[in-house]
Amino acid sequence: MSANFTSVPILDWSLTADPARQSEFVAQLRHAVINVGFLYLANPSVSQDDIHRLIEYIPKLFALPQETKDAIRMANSPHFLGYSRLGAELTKGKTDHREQFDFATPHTCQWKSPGDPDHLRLWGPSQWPPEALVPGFKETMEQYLLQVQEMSYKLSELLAEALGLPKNGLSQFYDAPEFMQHRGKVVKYPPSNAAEQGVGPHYDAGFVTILLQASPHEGLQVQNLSGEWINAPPIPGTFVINFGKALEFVTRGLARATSHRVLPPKGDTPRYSVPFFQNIGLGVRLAERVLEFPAEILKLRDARGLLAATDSVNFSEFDREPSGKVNLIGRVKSHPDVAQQHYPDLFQKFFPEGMPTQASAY
Ligand SMILES: O=C(O)CCC(=O)C(=O)O
Ligand SMILES: [Fe+2]
Repeated sequence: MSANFTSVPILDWSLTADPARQSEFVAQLRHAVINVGFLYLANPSVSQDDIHRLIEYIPKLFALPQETKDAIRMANSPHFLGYSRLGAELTKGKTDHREQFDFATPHTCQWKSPGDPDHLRLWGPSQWPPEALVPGFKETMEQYLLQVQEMSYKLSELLAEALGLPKNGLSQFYDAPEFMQHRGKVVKYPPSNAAEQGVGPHYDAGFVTILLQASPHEGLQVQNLSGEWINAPPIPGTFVINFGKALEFVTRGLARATSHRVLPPKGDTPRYSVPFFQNIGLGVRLAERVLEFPAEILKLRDARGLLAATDSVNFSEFDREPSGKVNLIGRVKSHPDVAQQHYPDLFQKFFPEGMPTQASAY
């Protein structure tokens, strides 16, 4: 089986509901997580009606008056939740050509006073647009996030099985559900012939990302082991799943975090997407949790070969810092305006020259 995949495999989630066929799904998942790092999920458990309801809100959300969007700007929020204007975000030091709202599942911030670790401030309440202007949006988005969250936990169990661990082999990385928060973004990539990147090459941070491509535009690309960019066009009725640096770290490179990027759409309509990022517990130090894998699974990793260095270099701190701190550093580098407001020490550390026009870090 070649590690230099030229397309992204399609897995059928409905197999997981059939005890006789679940093992087929697990076998396909094993291949996808070790060799590709990306997959399409067909027949997901999230209601298609709810997905369509959400998709219909997206253009309305971005069409809100600029001052309404700015009123919930991310810079208001120590939790990095809220609205980011076009060009406000950096990846690898370059400006991304996208506009977005970061929302999250409901959560009460556990950071109480300056003695508490900074990274506990990473999670907290979302900022929502005024209900009267987008009636029903908050409920639709929360309902969507809840369903995707549920599917992500089930997927973690199947991943554990695919990697030869007990079913609950990855559950030690999550806190009790009432203390967890997961993030979902609504993203608009405006068409552009000039912009270099919709979002530049990067890895995701956590275990699992579940992406809804919410318009028919191409643009998402994933990097194979020989460095080629492979298209992952939208397939109606599917999600795109990929695995993040935290999962790669705790599985000692068995699971593959794959670098990906989005090219700005050509033509005259925007591309929309809704990525869901499943978090792990903020206080978990990955380096302290050693998982044991069966020899036959480790052989599959060896057959694939080492993960080549790619263009993305983020999240190297998992070898020492709690997961929340690693994520916080990533967020600070991507959103210096939020950092300057709420994390002045980290801002100073990563941007000693002041607010970047082009950031120096990834
Ligand atoms: O918009 C997309 O299709 C992918 C976005 C992405 O990779 C990210 O925000 O991490
Ligand atoms: Fe990503």
